[in-house]
Amino acid sequence: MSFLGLLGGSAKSSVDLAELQRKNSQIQYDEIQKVTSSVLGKTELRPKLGIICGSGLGGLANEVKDSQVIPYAEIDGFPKCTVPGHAGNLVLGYLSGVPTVCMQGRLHFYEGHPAWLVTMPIRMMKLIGVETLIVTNASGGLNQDYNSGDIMVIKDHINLTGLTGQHPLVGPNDEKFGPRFPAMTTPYDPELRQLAQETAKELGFSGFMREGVYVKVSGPSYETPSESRLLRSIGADTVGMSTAPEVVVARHAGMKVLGFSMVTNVVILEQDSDKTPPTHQEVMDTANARAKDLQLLVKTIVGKLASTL
Ligand SMILES: O=P(O)(O)O[C@@H]1C[C@H](O)[C@@H](CO)O1
Ligand code: HPA
Repeated sequence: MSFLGLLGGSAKSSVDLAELQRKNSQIQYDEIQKVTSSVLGKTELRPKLGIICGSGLGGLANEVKDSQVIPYAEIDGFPKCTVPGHAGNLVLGYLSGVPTVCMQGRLHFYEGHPAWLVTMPIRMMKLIGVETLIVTNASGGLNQDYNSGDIMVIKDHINLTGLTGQHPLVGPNDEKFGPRFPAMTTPYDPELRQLAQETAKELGFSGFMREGVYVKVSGPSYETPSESRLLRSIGADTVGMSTAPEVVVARHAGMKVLGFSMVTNVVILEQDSDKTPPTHQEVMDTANARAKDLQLLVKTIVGKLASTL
C-alpha cells in the first residue's frame, strides 16, 4: 500500500527535531509526513526500492544512475550522521532501472539518536512508496570459520538492544504503520535470500558468501572476549551496531527485506590474545576492499527483481 495519498498540505510546516528528541518518544505519523514532504519537494522520483549503506559501503550509492543527492542537512527533520564512512546523503535515482532511494550513511544509536529516530528514515521510505529494503552493514565475524571480506546474507538477527529495552517500536503505536505486536518470524525474506545466493553463485562469489545470524549490540566499544563468546554462544555469526532496529521497523510496516553483513574483522574470542584489536579504520578499509563485489551483487539482484518492484 502506498501512503503517498495521505501526505496532506499540513505536512509542510517544519519538524522540531530537538523537541522530539527531548520527548524521547516514538516519532509520530504527522512528523514523518513532514520529513517525507521535505524529500518529495526536492525530487520528482518516486522510489520503490530502499537501500541502506553500511560503514565503508557508501559506494553502492554511486551505482545509482541519473542520481540526485540530497544531504541529510537539507531535509527538514532529518538527524545528522556523525560516523566516518557514512556520508550523510540521500541518493535518489535508478539502480538497474528501478527507482531507488539510497541512504549513503545510516544513523546509529551510539551517536546519541534514540532507537525511534535511528529508524525514522525507514518510515519515511515507506511513506514515499518503498516496499522493498536492502540493508548492508559492516560486522565482526563471531563465527571463526568466517574470514575478513566474507559477505553474509542475513537469515535472522538477534536485536539484543531491542530485547533489553531500546526497541524502536516502544511508545504509542500508530496502526497506519503497522500493528502493536508485529511478528518477527521472517525478518529477512526467504525468496530474496535464495535469489541472493543464486546470484552470488552465478557471479563466482560462492567462495566468500555465507548465510547466518547477525546480533545487534549498542556499541560504540567493540566487544570484550567474554562478550564475544557470549554472543557466539547465543547463535550469532556476526556482530554489529546497526541494522536490526531498521529491519524491525521495515517489517512492522510490511516491507520486504534483504540484508548483507560484510565481515570486516574476525572477532577475538580468546583472553589476552596477541591478535590485533579491531579499529574503525580496519572496518572501513576491509569494507572498501570488498565493496565492488557487494555493489555488483546488489545491482544484479535488483536487475532480476526489476519487473516485480
Ligand atoms: O553502519 P554499520 O553497522 O555498517 O557500521 C559498523 C558498526 C559501527 O557503526 C562501526 C564500527 O566500526 O561499523
Ligand atoms: N563489533 C561490533 N561492530 C562491528 C564490528 C565488531 O567487531 N566490526 C564492524 N562492526
